[in-house]
Amino acid sequence: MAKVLVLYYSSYGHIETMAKAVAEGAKAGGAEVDIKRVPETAPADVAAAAGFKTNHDFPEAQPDELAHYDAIIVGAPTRFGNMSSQMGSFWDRTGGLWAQGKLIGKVGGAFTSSASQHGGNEATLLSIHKTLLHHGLLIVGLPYAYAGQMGVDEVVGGSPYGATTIAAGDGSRQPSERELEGARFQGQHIAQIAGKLSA
Ligand SMILES: Cc1cc2nc3c(=O)[nH]c(=O)nc-3n(C[C@H](O)[C@H](O)[C@H](O)COP(=O)(O)O)c2cc1C
Repeated sequence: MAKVLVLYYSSYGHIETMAKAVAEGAKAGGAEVDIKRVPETAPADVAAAAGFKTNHDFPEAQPDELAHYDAIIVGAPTRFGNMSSQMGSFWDRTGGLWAQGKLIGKVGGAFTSSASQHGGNEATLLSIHKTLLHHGLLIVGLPYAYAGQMGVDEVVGGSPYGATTIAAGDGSRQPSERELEGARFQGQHIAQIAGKLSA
C-alpha cells in the first residue's frame, strides 16, 4: 500500500478544504494517507491583522518526515503567482533531504487556490513543481480524464498542472463540488501511480 502525504498551507481555509478532498481521493486510490500542514511564519500581529486561521485540523509536518512517503501532494495558496512563503520556507528546510537524495523517485503533485480565475494559479502550480523536480520527484498533474476542468458554463478551477479553486477577492467563494471532485481525482490518480511504483 502506497503511503501518501498531503502537505499544505492555508491562511483562510480554502486549501485546507482542498487538502481533505485530495486525501479522500488518495484513500480511494488505495493509499494510506496523512494530512499535515507547514508552520505559519508570518509574525503574529501580521497574521492577526490579515485574519489568518489560527485553528487547524491537522498537525505540523517536520521536513524529515517527507522521506517516509511514496507520494507528496503539496497545496499552497497563490501569492503573487508563487506558492505562499510559508510553504517555500518549509521547503527551504529540506536541504539535508536534498543532499541525501531522499525524495528521488517519489511521486509529487500540486494544488492551489487563487483569488481570481487568472491570478496566477497555474504559475503557482509550476512554482511548486520546480521545487519538487529539484528534489527528484516525478510530477503528476490533473489529466483531462477529469473532464470537470473543461467547460465555461460556470466558474471552475482545475488545470492539467493540478487541481485549483477560486476563492474570490474577499475569500467568500468556497471550493465548488466540481473543484473538489478535481482534487479527489488528482489524489486518487497519484495514489494509484504511487501504488504501482512502490509495488
Ligand atoms: C499577499 C497575498 C498575495 C496574493 N496574491 C494573489 C495573486 O497573485 N493572485 C490571486 O489570484 N490571488 C492572490 N492572493 C489571494 C490568495 O491566493 C487567496 O487568499 C487564497 O487562495 C485563499 O486560500 P486559503 O484560504 O487556503 O489561504 C493573494 C493573497 C495574499 C494575502
